[in-house]
Amino acid sequence: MILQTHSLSKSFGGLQAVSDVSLTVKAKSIHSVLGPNGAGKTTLFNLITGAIRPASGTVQFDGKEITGWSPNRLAEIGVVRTFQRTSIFRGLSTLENVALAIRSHRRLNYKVRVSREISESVREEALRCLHNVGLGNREAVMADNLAHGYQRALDIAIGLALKPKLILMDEPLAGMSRGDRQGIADLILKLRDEFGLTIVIVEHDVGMVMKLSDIITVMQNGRVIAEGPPASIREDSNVKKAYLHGSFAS
Ligand SMILES: Nc1ncnc2c1ncn2[C@@H]1O[C@H](COP(=O)(O)OP(=O)(O)OP(=O)(O)O)[C@@H](O)[C@H]1O
Repeated sequence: MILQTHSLSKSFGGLQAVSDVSLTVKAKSIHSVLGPNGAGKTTLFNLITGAIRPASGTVQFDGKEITGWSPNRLAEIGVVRTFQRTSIFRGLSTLENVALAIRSHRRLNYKVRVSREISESVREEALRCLHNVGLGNREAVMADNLAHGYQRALDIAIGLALKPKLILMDEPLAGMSRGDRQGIADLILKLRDEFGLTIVIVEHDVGMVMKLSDIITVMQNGRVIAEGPPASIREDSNVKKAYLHGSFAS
């Protein structure tokens, strides 16, 4: 088990956003969290990645307690989060974007300055990251000029620059065309199969989640209502009820 949460809970005012959630993620797996709007998925991600502190419960990574750790500290031990809204610098090329992440990872620059000087070793590593996400021939393209699907791939390349073991992806397929969604889904599979990464995904595209995931956790009203491989989730009576209520986005 690479990631575990134990009885995580968080409420906002009187609203129990995440309630007693214990999640166990196997190394080198794709583990998705599904659920209707307001189910608590983003709050769960925020609790795991230290954006907010749980009222109770703990988070463990690789046997180490990481509850409430900052994003920088998490990145140091290999836990990286990518965001639905891409966190790229639009006025820089794809290569410059990845180079910035590599330099910050190498701690050459505590304060990340937007500089165009890139050493040969950073450049080589950045090119490798770009190649790994299918942007190998787009090193000089300004991020702004990349098609939407490629921007999401660049976001993942920036995550890879931090040499993660675990990537948490916030709606990686959101707002994309069908073709782009398939491209990113293939990339996520490659991260697991070729690079041995563990990927935890919050995603609304149920069809793609069913195809991609090793394990799916379904949440509703802050609680886990079902967990298992896609085939069993598809047949789960609680999940079917959630579908019947029309609360899942398709
Ligand atoms: N900072 C906050 N302050 C108050 N309420 C919040 C806050 N963040 C989340 N909530 C509430 O907690 C509940 C869970 O929200 P959360 O965003 O985690 O759900 P979600 O499953 O990610 O939903 P979506 O699929 O719409 O993104 C919702 O009712 C939401 O309104």
